[in-house]
Amino acid sequence: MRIKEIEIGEIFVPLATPFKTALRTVENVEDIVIRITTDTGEVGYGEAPPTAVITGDTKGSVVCAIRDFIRPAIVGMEIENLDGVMQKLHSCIQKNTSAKACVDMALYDLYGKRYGAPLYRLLGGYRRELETDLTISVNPIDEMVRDSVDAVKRGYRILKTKVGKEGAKDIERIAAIREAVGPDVKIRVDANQGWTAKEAVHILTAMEDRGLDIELCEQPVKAHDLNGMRTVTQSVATPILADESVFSAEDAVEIIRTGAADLINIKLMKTGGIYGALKICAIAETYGVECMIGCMLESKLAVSAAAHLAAAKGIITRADLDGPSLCKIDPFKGGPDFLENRIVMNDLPGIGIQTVPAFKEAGK
Ligand SMILES: C[C@H](N)C(=O)N[C@H](CCC(=O)O)C(=O)O
Ligand SMILES: [Mg+2]
Repeated sequence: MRIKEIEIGEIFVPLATPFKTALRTVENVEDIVIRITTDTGEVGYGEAPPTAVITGDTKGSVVCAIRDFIRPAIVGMEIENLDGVMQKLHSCIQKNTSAKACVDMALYDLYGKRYGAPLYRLLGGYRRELETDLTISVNPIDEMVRDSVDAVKRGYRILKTKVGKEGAKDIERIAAIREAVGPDVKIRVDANQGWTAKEAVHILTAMEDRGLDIELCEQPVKAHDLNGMRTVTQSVATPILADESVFSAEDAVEIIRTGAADLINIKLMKTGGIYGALKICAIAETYGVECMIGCMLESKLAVSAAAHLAAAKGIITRADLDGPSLCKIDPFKGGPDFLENRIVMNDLPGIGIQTVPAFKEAGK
C-alpha cells in the first residue's frame, strides 16, 4: 500500500467559550488538516493546530512544511515500511513538529487500516477507556468558580485550572475553586510558564499550607529555565509536570537526568507525532516517570490520535484531552467516543475518524 497523494485543507470549529492561558486567548480552533490517499484507495487523516506561542508553528509554516518538504519526501513510500517513512518524515525538515504530527497521525491511521486494527491495540492495547480533565481558563475569580462548578455538574472529576497571570493572586483563585467544588474533585494547575521560580515556590508552598490539595503543577516557569524548574521541584511537595520544556526524547532525558520535574506532559504537536511520543514513553518507562497526555487547541481528529496513544501505554497515567469538550460542535464522524470526562475506545480500524468536512466539500 503506497502513499499516492497528500491533500491539505483547513477546518474551523468555534470554541464554546474563549480559551485563556498565561500565554494567549483563543476563540476558535482553526487548524490545518490533511488527507493521505494510497494506491489502494485507502485514506488517512491528520490535523495540526498553529500554536505559535508554544511550538513556533503557524498555519503558513505547517502548510509549507507539508507541501514543499514532507510530501515530496514520502509520496511513493510503502505504509508497511512505517519505520522507513517515519525516518524520512523526521529527517526531511528540522523542527516543524506540528506539521510532522499531522502527517504522522495520518500515516498511523493508514497503518491501522492496513492491518484492520484500531491503532491503540497495535501500539500496546493497555486500556479501553481514559478519564480526561477539563480546562478552566484563567479569568476573574468568580468566573473561574462558576466554570469549575459547571464542569463538575457536567461530570468532570478533574479540573485543569489555568494560572500564572497575576502572581500570588493565584492562591486566592485556587482557594475559591477548592471551596466551591469540595474535597473530592482533583485540581491540577497549569501556569504555562507564567511564574518565576521564586514566585512558584512561594505560591505552591502557600497552597500546600492552606491544604488546597493540588494534584500537580504544570510548567511553573519558562520553558528553557530547567535550573529554575529543578529548584521548584526540590522545594515543594506538589508534583511538578514539565510541559513546554519537553518536546523531544532528548528533552525528556535532560529533565529526568537533572531532576527538573517529577512528571512529563506528552503532546503530539511537540513530539512531531506518535513516533516521537513513543520514544518518550520508552524513556519514561525506563526511569519510572509517569506521563500525562495533553493536547493543544485541537478538535476530535488530532485528540483521537492522542487518545489511541494514551490507551496503548501504561506509563501514560493522566489525560488532558479536552480539546473536543472545549469545541462548540464536533464536525467529524467516527473516532473514539468523547463522553465529557470519559473517552471510550472502539474497534474502528486506525484512528477511526471517517469523514473530515474540508475534504468532503472538496469532493475528491
Ligand atoms: C487544551 C489543553 N487542555 C491545554 O490546556 N493545553 C495547553 C496549551 C494549549 C494551547 O495554548 O493551545 C497546555 O497544556 O499548556
Ligand atoms: Mg500545559
